[in-house]
Amino acid sequence: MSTNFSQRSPLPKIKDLILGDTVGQGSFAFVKAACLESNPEKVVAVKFVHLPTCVKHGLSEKEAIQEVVIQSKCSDHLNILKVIDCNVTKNFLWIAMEMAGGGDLFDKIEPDVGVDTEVAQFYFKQLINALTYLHEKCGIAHRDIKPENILLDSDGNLKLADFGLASQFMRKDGTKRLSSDTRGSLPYMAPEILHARNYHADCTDIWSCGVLVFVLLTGETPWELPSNDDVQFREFSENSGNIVGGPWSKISLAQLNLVRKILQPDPKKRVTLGELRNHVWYTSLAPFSDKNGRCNNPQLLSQKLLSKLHVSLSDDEYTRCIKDDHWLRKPTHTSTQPIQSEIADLRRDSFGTSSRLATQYELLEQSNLGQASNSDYEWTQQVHVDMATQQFQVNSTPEGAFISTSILTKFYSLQDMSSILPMLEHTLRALGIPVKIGLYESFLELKDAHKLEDVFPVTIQVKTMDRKGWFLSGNVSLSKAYEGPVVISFNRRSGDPLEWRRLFKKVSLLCRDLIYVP
Ligand SMILES: Nc1ncnc2c1ncn2[C@@H]1O[C@H](COP(=O)(O)OP(=O)(O)OP(=O)(O)O)[C@@H](O)[C@H]1O
Repeated sequence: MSTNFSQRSPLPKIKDLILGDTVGQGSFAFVKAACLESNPEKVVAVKFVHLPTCVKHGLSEKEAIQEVVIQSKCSDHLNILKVIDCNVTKNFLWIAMEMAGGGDLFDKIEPDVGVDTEVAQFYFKQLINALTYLHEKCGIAHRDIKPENILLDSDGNLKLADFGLASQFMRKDGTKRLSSDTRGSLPYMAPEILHARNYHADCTDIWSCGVLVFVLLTGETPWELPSNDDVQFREFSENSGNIVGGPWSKISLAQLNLVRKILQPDPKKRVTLGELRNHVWYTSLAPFSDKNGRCNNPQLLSQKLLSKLHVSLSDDEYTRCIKDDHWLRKPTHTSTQPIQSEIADLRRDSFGTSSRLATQYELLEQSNLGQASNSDYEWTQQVHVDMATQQFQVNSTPEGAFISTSILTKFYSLQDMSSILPMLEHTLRALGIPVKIGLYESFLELKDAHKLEDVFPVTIQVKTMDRKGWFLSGNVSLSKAYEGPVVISFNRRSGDPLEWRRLFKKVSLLCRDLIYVP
């Protein structure tokens, strides 16, 4: 799969829009910030879906376009990512959308811990609002509800995205069409999708919503697939949902009751959206939300989000990590995607597609530090208010943090590349990730070849298996932040985001001497 679609095919020009920095990348597409020529204050996001890559992976152009058509039909709700315009050019389908200035929800879930209960309740309520609109007003089922498909706006409001699997289940005459295909992401998939001849797609969204609540409350999925072949699912169904051990023990009784009503394997007995809207978890309000469920205190929400995100760099944790061979254990499941055998080298990322550094400038604006004249002062202040820096601090009371598109799986380093690259190389290899020997030498060669003092950003591709044996891929991008530190960001491309953060935490701990912690 191409690292930089734009390196292969030049980007189309879009009338009235000025393209800016890249804010995200997926398997088939990358997303850039853009502003209106007539009004530079108006920022939108433009997704460039690389059609040849879609076709190469079995997704026809028509299917790619269908996704936008269906999303445009239901773009009139606070909690659904709005499509503004779209068009098809030679190699790209571009989609101008509202900018989700708060980044990805998955990035803010602490593995094995989850998010603060009030935050979970807030997103549960917003998701139910999105589904109510989608099912009851538009007759559309999303069919792929999971944290990877949920973005946040800059106030922290939920934006349901990625309508690639969505379908119209309601006919114009109000009757329901049954589905029979096997679509979705296994851990979030309702059991009837695997086991019944046909099923109601809207009911399967409710099930996925239950799994999502479980993930928000515990930081792990309840099972890998909803089938008796899966030990956890079998235990759950044999006990009619009455299990209390393992991750279930992290859920309080009140929410356990709700999760069990949603995760009802028999779709006829599963709670309905109407019933969910009467549940106390829906009717009560989080302290940072107004009566319609919209966030009215982003500062408090970001503090609550950050309160659960922590990367320990302690000696105890370090020793435990060195002894733990989880990543090298034999997988229990086999991924459908084979691991590619190539060994990752260091590459120059001339389009900056993997770096989200630019969004750091939001920090400057939002923290009102723009007038500082001393550049050292500037970067330290900016780095200090970054949620990513704060997650390394012990006993920190998060202050001044805010929700931004900038990812949290990153750290800053004041060390030289001659220290950073060998340590990263050693750590990645120790975790079983194939990396070419001599990354620092490659860096020097790149500098020579480009006859440039500064070849940033550079990236290292990461392809590995997580501890459950599923394929996990992304890159580690190294950029120079302002005039100060190097920022090392871990950008997930595919695989379980919780596992990606686990990998990031492990690399951070093993490279703890590199990390700048104020
Ligand atoms: N409207 C938006 N505003 C801000 N960031 C966005 C927006 N849409 C997408 N992104 C960012 O871009 C990333 C990739 O986008 P997306 O997941 O839609 O790509 P994709 O190729 O369709 O993904 P997949 O790999 O799931 O098929 C997202 O994870 C998110 O970080």
